[in-house]
Amino acid sequence: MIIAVDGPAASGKGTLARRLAAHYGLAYLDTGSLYRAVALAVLRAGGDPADEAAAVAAAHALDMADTEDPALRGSDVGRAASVVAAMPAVREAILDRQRRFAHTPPGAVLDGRDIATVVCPDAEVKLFVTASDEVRAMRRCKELEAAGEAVGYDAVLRDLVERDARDRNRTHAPLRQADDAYLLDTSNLDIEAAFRAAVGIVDSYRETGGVRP
Ligand SMILES: Nc1ncnc2c1ncn2[C@@H]1O[C@H](COP(=O)(O)OP(=O)(O)OP(=O)(O)O)[C@@H](O)[C@H]1O
Ligand SMILES: Nc1ccn([C@@H]2O[C@H](COP(=O)(O)O)[C@@H](O)[C@H]2O)c(=O)n1
Repeated sequence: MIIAVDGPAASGKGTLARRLAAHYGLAYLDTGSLYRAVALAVLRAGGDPADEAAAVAAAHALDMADTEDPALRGSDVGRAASVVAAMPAVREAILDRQRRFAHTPPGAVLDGRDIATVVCPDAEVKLFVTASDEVRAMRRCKELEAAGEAVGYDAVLRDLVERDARDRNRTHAPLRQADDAYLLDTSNLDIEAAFRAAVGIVDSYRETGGVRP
């Protein structure tokens, strides 16, 4: 089984996707970490994330071990990731890797922006996870604070809105809800409630052989 989980920044899709993978015994891939790793490689080499040649070279040289670096979680890296992610040649360089991961038995849960629309349009279950801008900014603020990166709420909100706009408005593989994806708004759901709702949706898809609940 392949479960595609897409949504805007800090909507909680990674938290949900990781738990769904554990619950159903599937592998898990945070595809955002691939774009973050490409961006971090460019930044560490002293380059500009907008330099397409540098970003494409970093994408081709990407090693999965690079996606474990704690430095990936910084807000500067998130911003740079959305710049390199707008480049079709960067996306192309890491597309097959994501598809191979998804199609390795027994299947996988992948979270990102284009999983249901481009990477795995054949996924059995497609979730589009969202939450209001304000709720997402508050969650990200708390997360950054806990990691020792104190960024004010206003700056975090601005950053999320700007990153989402870049992700939604790019021409290649933009962030959008697939026509056959189920919308899960977690604005008023804590992590446990969001997980229970997602399990309900997945089980319903499986019981009905793919009919959207
Ligand atoms: N339903 C929820 N209620 C409260 N906090 C949540 C909820 N879901 C996730 N969080 C918290 O919000 C933060 C962002 O969640 P997460 O990293 O899963 O989002 P994401 O959509 O994967 O973000 P990104 O796309 O930027 O990687 C984390 O600190 C997480 O613990
Ligand atoms: N499937 C994906 C996943 C991510 N991106 C881009 O990477 C940025 C960082 O992703 P996070 O999930 O870690 O926040 C994100 O803003 C996107 O630009 C993508 O394009 N496609």
